[in-house]
Amino acid sequence: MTLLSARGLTRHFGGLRAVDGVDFDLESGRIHALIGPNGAGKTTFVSLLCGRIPVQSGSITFAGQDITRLPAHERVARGIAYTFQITSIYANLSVFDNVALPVQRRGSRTLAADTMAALDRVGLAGLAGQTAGTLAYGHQRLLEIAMGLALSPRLLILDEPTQGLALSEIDGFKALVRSVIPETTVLLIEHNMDVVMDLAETITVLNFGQTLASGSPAAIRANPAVQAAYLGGGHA
Ligand SMILES: Nc1ncnc2c1ncn2[C@@H]1O[C@H](COP(=O)(O)OP(=O)(O)OP(=O)(O)O)[C@@H](O)[C@H]1O
Repeated sequence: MTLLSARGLTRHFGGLRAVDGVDFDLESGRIHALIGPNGAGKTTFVSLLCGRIPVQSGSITFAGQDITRLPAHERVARGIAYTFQITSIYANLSVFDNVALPVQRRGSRTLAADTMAALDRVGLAGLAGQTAGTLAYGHQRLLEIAMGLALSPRLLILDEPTQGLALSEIDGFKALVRSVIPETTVLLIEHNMDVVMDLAETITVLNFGQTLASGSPAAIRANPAVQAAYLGGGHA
């Protein structure tokens, strides 16, 4: 079943075609990775999906309903949670309180237990009492994921979640992502190709604001256009 579809999604910044007529389908219960060279338009694209940036043209359907013009908070209410490269944790609150807020918003009656369960899930239960702003960057990212998961979202969008994580923490992150499906569908922007190839069931490659290819990890790896874009883009 398709959870989210975008058709002709477009966002230009002046003359720069950051996202330029992208068609995209996200299957429910899957892990879908979005990759592409720096500046390809990945963050802009997911910002359009969650409503952080208004769409210029095109449409977005989520769970069968048109959400193209909905404000971001209404998309969250419909089950779209996200984390971005710049974290939006409450730096002066404790780790516990950061997660307690979305747990409360969900209407939980067992606030403390649910909050600790969400923290435990991302491996931060031991740091519950710490002030969030004093966490290492990678742990702030994990805290944001816990905040997102505390909403029990239908879709979780993660923008470069492994950035700042130690190698030893990446296995835990992969296990975490696997543990949320199929209840939560995951859309992942990721530069670490080992993580992408290991986790994703479908990969979409953006380049210059357009879809270069979409398919299974094996098909993407074998795609000559993708290989050329990465060689040209300088990293993979
Ligand atoms: N608010 C903005 N105003 C002007 N240009 C922007 C804005 N946001 C993004 N851009 C430009 O749009 C293009 C796409 O940027 P975007 O951040 O979406 O790419 P990306 O694929 O996520 O890159 P990266 O992998 O480096 O994060 C870039 O050229 C970027 O400089």
